[in-house]
Amino acid sequence: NHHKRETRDYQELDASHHIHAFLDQKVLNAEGPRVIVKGEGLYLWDNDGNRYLDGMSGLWCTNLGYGREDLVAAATQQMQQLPYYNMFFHTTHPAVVELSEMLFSLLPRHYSHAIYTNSGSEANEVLIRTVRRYWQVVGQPKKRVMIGRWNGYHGSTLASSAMGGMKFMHEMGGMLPEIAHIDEPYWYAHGGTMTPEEFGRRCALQLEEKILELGAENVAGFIAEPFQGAGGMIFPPESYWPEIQRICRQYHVLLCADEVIGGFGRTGEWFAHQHFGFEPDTLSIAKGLTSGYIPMGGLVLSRTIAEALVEKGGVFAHGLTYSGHPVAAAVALANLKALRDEGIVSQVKKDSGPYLQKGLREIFTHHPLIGEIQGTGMVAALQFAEDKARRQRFSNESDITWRCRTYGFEEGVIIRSTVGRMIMAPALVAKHSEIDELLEKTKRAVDRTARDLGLM
Ligand SMILES: Cc1ncc(COP(=O)(O)O)c(CNc2cccc(C(=O)O)c2)c1O
Repeated sequence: NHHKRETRDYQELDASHHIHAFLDQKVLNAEGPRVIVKGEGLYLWDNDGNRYLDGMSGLWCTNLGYGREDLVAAATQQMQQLPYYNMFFHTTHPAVVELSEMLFSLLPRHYSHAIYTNSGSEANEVLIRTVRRYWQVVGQPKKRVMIGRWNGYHGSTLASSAMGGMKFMHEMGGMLPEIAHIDEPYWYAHGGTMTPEEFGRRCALQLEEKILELGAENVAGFIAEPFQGAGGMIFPPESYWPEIQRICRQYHVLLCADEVIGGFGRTGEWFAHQHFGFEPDTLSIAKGLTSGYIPMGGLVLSRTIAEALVEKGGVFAHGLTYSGHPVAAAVALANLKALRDEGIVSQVKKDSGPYLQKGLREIFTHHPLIGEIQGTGMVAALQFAEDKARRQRFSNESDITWRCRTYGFEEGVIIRSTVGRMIMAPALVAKHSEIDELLEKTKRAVDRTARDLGLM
């Protein structure tokens, strides 16, 4: 289809003009990036004809997989009719209205309005400005502080990275006042001698301590991923979310769930907070909203917040050129229609999710390298351990998981490495045969890593 150039050619031009994300550019330039040229279903091809099973849905986002003609048709038709218009001049357009109707038909009744953005980071930037505005409007203007968690991830713009808990990102000129953090509920690493139950409650109680330390009258909201994604695909203990919700309600702190990864079927529920059984006041969304075919994000507001902003808020001093972009909205509508009408979310809950989770546990529960398996639906993590009995992690765990990821590519599968954990999040449309292939190739990569370490 498109004009093919030599891989080396692409790599040299890329190195001359393009700063990549979250990597050491000099290291990348030495080895040269893989040039990904085509996607179909769960598969990707690089410029040299190598095929990979994409066990990560791109970056947790291609929930419908690659090559969906319905999404292409929706984008083409909208682009031909109205490729762009805005929400600034007392105007709207059918695409964003239809999307909103569909989106709120899938959300719990408790939510009523959305602010649309181009990314998850922007959704979380808008979140801070919106919740502060809400507290002004309802007469508590001092409530401004946002509390996040260490090792949480909320994006890479200034305030979203400050609310996130990645210290190496904060070093890049990225911390702000009126943002605080509590510990992450990562039992395997930080639970010590506590049971998960006890540890979950202790982590949640840190929120109460932090609110009391800051003064509840100063705290606007608590932002958290229902399960941490970029931080390592970490599920909190069961005791965590009920306690967090109690605390937020008791101190009138808005509970802001970041559903950028968890949203749109990843856990087998439409939204991850439904899997964990709590009810946030706001939801940040992106990724699975359009299956990554076109950038779009948003901030979903509870009826209470929306009504205050509409009825008493006056001019809402926020707006982005591409908010509710018609082509993005048209693709999102087609995406949500497919997820709903093809029964994909319930399929993940009833069939493909359990199939993946069962397969992982059969293969890795007794594997010498794997200390813990977490996940549900179409998302999972394998925790590497140096000494399983003592829940001892490796000191150089990032290098080890990075090597496992490289073995994955060599075996023809893409899985994500984070600090000490291997993650997979395949497209929700994965068939049993593709899940079998994912499990088989992941096992090969993990076994090769274990042999390197003399554990097999
Ligand atoms: C929970 C969450 N919130 C916000 C964002 C930011 O969204 P945008 O990137 O669209 O601005 C994310 C993004 N998540 C993300 C982005 C890049 C890499 C990885 C990884 O796991 O390697 C994860 C995310 O996972």
